Amino acid sequence: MKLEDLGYNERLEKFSLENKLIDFEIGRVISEHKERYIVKTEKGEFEAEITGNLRFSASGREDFPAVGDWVALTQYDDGLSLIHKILPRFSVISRKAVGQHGEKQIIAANIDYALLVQAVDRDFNINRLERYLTICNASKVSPIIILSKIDLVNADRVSEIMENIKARIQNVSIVPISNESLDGYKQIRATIQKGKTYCMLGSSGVGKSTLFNTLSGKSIMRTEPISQSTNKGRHVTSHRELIVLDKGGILIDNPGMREVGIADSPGGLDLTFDRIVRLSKNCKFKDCTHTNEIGCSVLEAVEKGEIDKASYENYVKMEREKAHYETTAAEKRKKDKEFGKFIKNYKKSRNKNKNDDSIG
Ligand SMILES: Nc1nc2c(ncn2[C@@H]2O[C@H](COP(=O)(O)OP(=O)(O)OP(=O)(O)O)[C@@H](O)[C@H]2O)c(=O)[nH]1
Ligand SMILES: [Zn+2]
Repeated sequence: MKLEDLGYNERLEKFSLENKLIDFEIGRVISEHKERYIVKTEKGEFEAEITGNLRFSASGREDFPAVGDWVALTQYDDGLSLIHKILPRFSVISRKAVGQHGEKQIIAANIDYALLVQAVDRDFNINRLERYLTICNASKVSPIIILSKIDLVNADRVSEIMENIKARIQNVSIVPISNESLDGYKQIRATIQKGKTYCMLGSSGVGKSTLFNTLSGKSIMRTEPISQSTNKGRHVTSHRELIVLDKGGILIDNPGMREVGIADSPGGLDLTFDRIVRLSKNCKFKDCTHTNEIGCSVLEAVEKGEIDKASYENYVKMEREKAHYETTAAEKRKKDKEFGKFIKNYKKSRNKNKNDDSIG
């Protein structure tokens, strides 16, 4: 296996040369579990941890490796490797971390396309689709909508759903598939390009694992043990989250996301709801919230039926969430800063006391 097969390119090679990473092994993180990483290199798969240095210089979760990252590592005889550096990411998919205020969590790095998987059964929900789309648009990742489980409904229902999506979401391709009958697989295989990295986003149970396994042609992929022994002699079983398909596309599986929070996603909402954003330029008030103002162009368009009401409501809801996230993130930064100042002052006064003592 060559690094190029995993998506390595000239930009990364240039960076490696410029930063004298030539003495390190370069690899791609294919899975992560509790700060243990499986890294795939030209020599095989290695279990790795990060160096203390990388840990202490990290200012947040974003500074830790994520699935899809390119890293520089050193290998040791006892089977464990150390990650020294994360190469610059060209895209990052993140979401608001569950349960933590204002923290961002990286779902995957260096992704070209996201397959937004939604089942056409009872769970189908365009609001959720717009949510994933917003995450893509904020992450510089191109979306492709995959409608799964089409074997569970009739063809008319599939057409209806496709029309409903198109009324709200333009310029995104939609591929209807069934993991049972394998309808649509030809189209999806044709969609996946060599050297590009794809990840799957979608709620639990929509069929991501089944799609992943069927595309990879191996049914036991996810539960296959990766490393039989570690330096501590423990058995490690890990999910394999990145695979290279026959035609050369790279596919990353992601854990189901029950809650898709809108992390600070600059431009994400604006791109997803570009029609609403364009209209809002004509609102009477600059700070219009498009909820009850007089002279609001957005509300007028909704009333006239020019904008889908459900889509509008979803937009307002996500804008509110984003504002809330931004406030909590700003508060967190302020607190961190104050704490930093406190420590600095504490050290200063301690040093001063020490010096005073030695003088006295
Ligand atoms: N009828 C039908 N069932 C499917 C299809 N795809 C998946 N399933 C079934 O749906 C269930 C969930 O599928 P998974 O592939 O595990 O779903 P997932 O998205 O990976 O779920 P998480 O791992 O929880 O994120 C399984 O019982 C599958 O057999 C499909 O196209 N048609
Ligand atoms: Zn308005």
